[in-house]
Amino acid sequence: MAAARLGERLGVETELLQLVTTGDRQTEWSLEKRGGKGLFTGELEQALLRGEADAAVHSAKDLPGDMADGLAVAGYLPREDPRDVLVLRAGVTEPARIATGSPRRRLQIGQLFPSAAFTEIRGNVDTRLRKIATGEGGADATLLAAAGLRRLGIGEWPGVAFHALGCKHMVPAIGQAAIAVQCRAADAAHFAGALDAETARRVTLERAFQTALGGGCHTAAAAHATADTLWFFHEETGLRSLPLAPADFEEPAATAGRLLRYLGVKV
Ligand SMILES: NCc1[nH]cc(CCC(=O)O)c1CC(=O)O
Repeated sequence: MAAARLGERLGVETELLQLVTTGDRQTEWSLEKRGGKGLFTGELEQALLRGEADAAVHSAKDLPGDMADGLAVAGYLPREDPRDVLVLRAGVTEPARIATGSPRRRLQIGQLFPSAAFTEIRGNVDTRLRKIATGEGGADATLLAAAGLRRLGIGEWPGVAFHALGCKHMVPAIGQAAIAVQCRAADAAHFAGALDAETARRVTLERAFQTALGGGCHTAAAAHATADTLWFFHEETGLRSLPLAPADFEEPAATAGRLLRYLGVKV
């Protein structure tokens, strides 16, 4: 997807270099316990720095806020559906056990289902859906990104029901549903013109919150920018929405600092 867009807009031939990252390989690790930070990005960054690749494609959500020296995010593909999807075993309306390793999802879904207990299942998306459908994972619900399901072409699954959750109930992770193109810093301007400016504007603002808060994608904080609204979730504030003016996107770091102070979040 990214290669097609870059190739077409820059008028170049692209060649795909497929790399398997530690995060891909260690499907049994609990991301929460091992620390998910950089697990999906490290090997790709090394390939850029060694000159073996010119561009690396990541889920923006998995991209740590602080980046290796000499690398930059050139921009993003147009963002897909940013919502999380609640996956419920068919017939279940009040899940008793919800599988998620994400504190962000756990705290927010806990507001909707206060009596639910939490567990983790890992494995690829097919495995997780199958485990929810059959109950073999010990959970009757899980949460997955709509964008991930869509990219896999999964619109339905036997034995489960999908419920996409709006921002009023579940603020998506910083960068969720955006695909980032990372490159050597000197090449960033070259690639930027081929990418989606509006997605960059919004995700750059979200990432300024990540930088200010100092957490990776496995902390409970969430920020999601639309054209005129910032959706925010943090343990200390709960779920909040704040209006955004066009000028707020021009100075992302200043905006994040000001809004966090306004919300009373300690940084
Ligand atoms: N946490 C892992 C992760 N990182 C990116 C996606 C896919 C969706 C996206 O691009 O945001 C997912 C899966 C998920 O959270 O369900």
